[in-house]
Amino acid sequence: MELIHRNLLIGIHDALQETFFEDRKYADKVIERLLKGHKQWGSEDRKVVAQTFYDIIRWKKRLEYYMGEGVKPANIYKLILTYCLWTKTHYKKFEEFDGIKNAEILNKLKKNNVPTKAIEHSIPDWLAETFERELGPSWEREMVALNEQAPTILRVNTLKTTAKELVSDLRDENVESFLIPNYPDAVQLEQKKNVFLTTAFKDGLFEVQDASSQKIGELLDVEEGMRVVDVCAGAGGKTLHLAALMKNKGQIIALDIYAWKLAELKRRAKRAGAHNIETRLIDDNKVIKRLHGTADRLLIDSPCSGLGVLKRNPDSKWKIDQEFIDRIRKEQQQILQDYAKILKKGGKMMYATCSILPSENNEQVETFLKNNEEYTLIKEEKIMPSSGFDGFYMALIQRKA
Ligand SMILES: C[S@@+](CC[C@H](N)C(=O)[O-])C[C@H]1O[C@@H](n2cnc3c(N)ncnc32)[C@H](O)[C@@H]1O
Repeated sequence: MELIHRNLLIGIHDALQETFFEDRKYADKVIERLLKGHKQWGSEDRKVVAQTFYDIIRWKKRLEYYMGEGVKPANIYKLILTYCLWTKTHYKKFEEFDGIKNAEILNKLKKNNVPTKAIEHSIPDWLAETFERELGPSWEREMVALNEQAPTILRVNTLKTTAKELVSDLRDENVESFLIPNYPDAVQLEQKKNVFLTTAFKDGLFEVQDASSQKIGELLDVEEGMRVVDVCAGAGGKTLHLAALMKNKGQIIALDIYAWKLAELKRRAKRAGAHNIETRLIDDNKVIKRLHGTADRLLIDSPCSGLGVLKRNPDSKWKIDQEFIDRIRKEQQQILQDYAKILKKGGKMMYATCSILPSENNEQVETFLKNNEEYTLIKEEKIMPSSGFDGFYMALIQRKA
């Protein structure tokens, strides 16, 4: 790769500054805004900016070791230079790099070893301990996978087209893609591309959704005409999949605690031609109580640490801490307890997370089942990042008839 234009360097610098040092600034939104604000950059420039930005976020701790200090607002250019030296990225002698002592960085790089596993895999010390405690020796294999770039995977909207037709339509728009065996609705891009600009996207022929995440809708075993409740619907990635699996028949009630997410869900549903979705904001206890005993199927796509999707959101490992994980675990158990009552007798529910920690996954389900004898586990599936797709957990549970 080459970093030879000063305006790209400055863009990367400013985006890193926002992501690392400003509250509630998330990498995906920061880069989206940066690229939108620089329409004059060509596709190669955009690739360099996005890849360098994400790589530096991913490898922050390791780069800090090589540069001999923690990153601060005042030394972000040193971090970028260290990245260029480490990855042998060709760069120009920008004035922003003046005064930075290359020799010390190069010396450390030459030694080709780092003192700890946390530095090697570029994660906080507490997270290395948590991974090792919860996953055992295989944590390193998963961490290697989590430090790779995620592929772009689409879910074909079967309300409007088929996977084969989508591949052909995308080819007409110069986007090469292919089908993924065993994932009937998934289409993978050959190369990263801004697919949101395609006519196929504007026509609602697909959504971007990882293959693992597509398993959730599939496993929930919905049928046309059912009443399905999606309690943590967010902006509706999985709700839209359920609507397609139900062929727009029956009813889906999509709930969340944030109105802006449900508003986005409605926009997406319109584009997808999904007509059987009703959104409801959870703004007091009654919203849930009114639904008790009414659902044939219930999806609990629970809030979680997101540690299974670090490939996509590498900044989250710098934004969360052990306290956050402890708090989210309590919420997960509460959500399971409170929302399971929505299910009819004989109905089925799915508890899912995009975490790979047993304490957010099977251990939560075990605690729930121990305290609620009316419910039984039908099956569970763990998808680990080393499989190539995102890390996800899903458990299908039935309320006894
Ligand atoms: C993993 S995300 C859901 C992603 C979404 N299902 C999708 O496929 O795009 C979890 C969601 O749970 C919501 N949430 C957090 N706490 C909640 C609660 N107590 N009740 C309902 N939803 C909650 C969050 O706002 C977030 O949108």
